[in-house]
Amino acid sequence: MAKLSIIGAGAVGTAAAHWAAVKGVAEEIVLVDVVPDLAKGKALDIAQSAPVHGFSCRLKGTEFWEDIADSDVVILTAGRPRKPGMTRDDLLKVNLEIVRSCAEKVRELAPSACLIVVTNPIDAMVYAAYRITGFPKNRVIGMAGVLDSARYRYFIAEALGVSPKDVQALVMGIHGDHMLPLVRLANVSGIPIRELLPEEKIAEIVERTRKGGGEIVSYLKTGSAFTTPGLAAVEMAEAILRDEKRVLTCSVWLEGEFDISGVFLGVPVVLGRNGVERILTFTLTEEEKKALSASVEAVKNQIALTGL
Ligand SMILES: NC(=O)c1ccc[n+]([C@@H]2O[C@H](COP(=O)([O-])OP(=O)(O)OC[C@H]3O[C@@H](n4cnc5c(N)ncnc54)[C@H](O)[C@@H]3O)[C@@H](O)[C@H]2O)c1
Ligand SMILES: O=C(O)C[C@H](O)C(=O)O
Repeated sequence: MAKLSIIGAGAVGTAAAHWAAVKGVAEEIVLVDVVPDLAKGKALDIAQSAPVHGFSCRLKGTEFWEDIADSDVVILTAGRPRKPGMTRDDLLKVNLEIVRSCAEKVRELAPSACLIVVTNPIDAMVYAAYRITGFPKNRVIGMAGVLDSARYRYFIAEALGVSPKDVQALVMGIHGDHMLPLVRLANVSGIPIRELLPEEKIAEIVERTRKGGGEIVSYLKTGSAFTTPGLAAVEMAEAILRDEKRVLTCSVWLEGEFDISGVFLGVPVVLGRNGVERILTFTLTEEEKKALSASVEAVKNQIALTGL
């Protein structure tokens, strides 16, 4: 019986629990938060949609860490979101301590789990979780590429007036201003977007994708995006729990792939039962390599600030 635990019953954690229940990715879903009764209330609310929607998993909200014991997958969303005027890097110090305490619990109670980290700044927080849990690199995975690629795909579809389902595109690199939405490989049912859109429009979409999180923060004022981030994390969890071998862009530990080492960075990987089963490398152009190296520098600076 598959068990999924979600740490943090805030906006992203609640969305993830909801999507996970609706998609039926695990028989048992646990939502945990340090605030007494918060997760209990959120889980009960989601559970009460079961008769209407028609799902039947067991859903539990709790403040007791023991409830995450023996999870197959843990999604870590605990931590502060940014507000207008802040960068994700501004969250590093406060969220590092939260990630530290949660990762210690995961190490103790769910030592065989695959850990999906969502907390920002993601590429540094997933590094911290990797160091603190001591889990092998295939079982500590950052969520950002699925979200950034979804935004990129959506903006392309919107510009062309076509179904987002038919747009394939990926965003590599850091989850930040230096991310790399790949234009060369973006396509609509196999047709390169450069054949369909003028360069100025493509440049506008790339820039909007890079700033996609900030755009939503500027509208929400009190926090950041949560619906698609929750779904993106669940898509990764589902790929692992169902051993789907999905190809998704995730922030993973690199040891020479794309000539990059010693950082977590968004690259396409195969996700299955063992977590990251393979990193899919391919030849980048000189321009793409340059853009990716800006991501590497930015993540290295973040990692240095963790002191780990
Ligand atoms: N990687 C991404 O693409 C991405 C996308 C969206 C949000 N995020 C990040 O996800 C994080 C959560 O965002 P949110 O909007 O859900 O925030 P939120 O404030 O709504 O929820 C965070 C929750 O974490 C809980 N929490 C704090 N410390 C905890 C601990 N030690 N143990 C358990 N729970 C704890 C809080 O009580 C709160 O309920 C933020 O850091 C945000 O920046 C990342
Ligand atoms: O932008 C944020 O701070 C939240 C998240 O990283 C996002 O991209 O929506």
